Amino acid sequence: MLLHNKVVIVTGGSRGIGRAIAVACAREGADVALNYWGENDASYEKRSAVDEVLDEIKALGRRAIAVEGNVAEPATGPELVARTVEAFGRVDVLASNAGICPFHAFLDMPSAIFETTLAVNLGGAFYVTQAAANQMKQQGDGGAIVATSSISALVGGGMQTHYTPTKAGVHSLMQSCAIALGPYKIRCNSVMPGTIATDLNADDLSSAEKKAYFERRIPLGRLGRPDDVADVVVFLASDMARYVTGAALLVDGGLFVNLQ
Ligand SMILES: NC(=O)C1=CN([C@@H]2O[C@H](COP(=O)(O)OP(=O)(O)OC[C@H]3O[C@@H](n4cnc5c(N)ncnc54)[C@H](O)[C@@H]3O)[C@@H](O)[C@H]2O)C=CC1
Ligand SMILES: C[C@H](O)[C@@H]1OC(=O)[C@H](O)[C@@H]1O
Repeated sequence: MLLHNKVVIVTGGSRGIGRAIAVACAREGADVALNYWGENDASYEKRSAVDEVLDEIKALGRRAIAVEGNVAEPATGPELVARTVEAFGRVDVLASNAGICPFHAFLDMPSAIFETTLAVNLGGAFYVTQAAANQMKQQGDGGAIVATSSISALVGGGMQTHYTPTKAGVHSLMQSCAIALGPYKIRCNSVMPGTIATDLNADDLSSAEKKAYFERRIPLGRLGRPDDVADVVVFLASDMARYVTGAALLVDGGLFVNLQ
């Protein structure tokens, strides 16, 4: 098992890529603390998605807790770490994954959408990484941080002008943290998913034409699945990647390199 008896925190762990990361880590022997936010939307049964992940992890024989909190709030990271230590005694791995992508045109972008996207995606990654790193430093035996950046750190999107800079920022954050935290044996890397079918882009991909367009552009011929990303996160979190820090790994079926 790649993460036997490790303690993993996953932000945005209730759905999509984060949920797959949480379950994949548990399958590899980890106990998991998952963070989530905004599941009280009218279209969701409060906590039902969260309860499902907790049950799935427990069925794998591992322990799991859920901690609600908006990662954009500076206090959420420290609270999440404190609750994890209270439950499991330590933190070995952070998967900083929570993010939003409310598609919107640039010229009339409301400042609130820009500011919220920045605060959740980049601010959230910063504060939670800082809190987890302080705990790992105190433990004294290193750790691994894997952030969910995106192919969008490298290429643009006309309806994502507020989003792509946050993903470039997350990539850059991991690079700088790799330097700042290397002396404490804390490795920092990011994954760059391509187009992964989740709630985040369900509306965008609801058009059969758009979905077919992506499938044509992706050399491996299909959209990504959350577990495609989760398995790479497990690798980067594990000792298999013991000499990997400051790296970013595209998980996109070849989409990025496909010019024509
Ligand atoms: N779906 C895709 O094609 C891609 C997604 N990504 C990134 O992957 C990450 C996860 O995305 P998906 O799984 O697709 O999204 P999703 O919408 O399926 O899940 C989002 C998760 O984040 C949580 N969340 C949302 N706002 C939060 C906040 N303020 N504080 C704490 N938790 C919050 C939700 O509770 C949920 O667990 C995001 O950072 C996204 O930018 C990157 C590249 C591609
Ligand atoms: C939400 C998008 O469909 C998704 O998120 C990203 O980061 C990439 O831009 C993907 O296409």
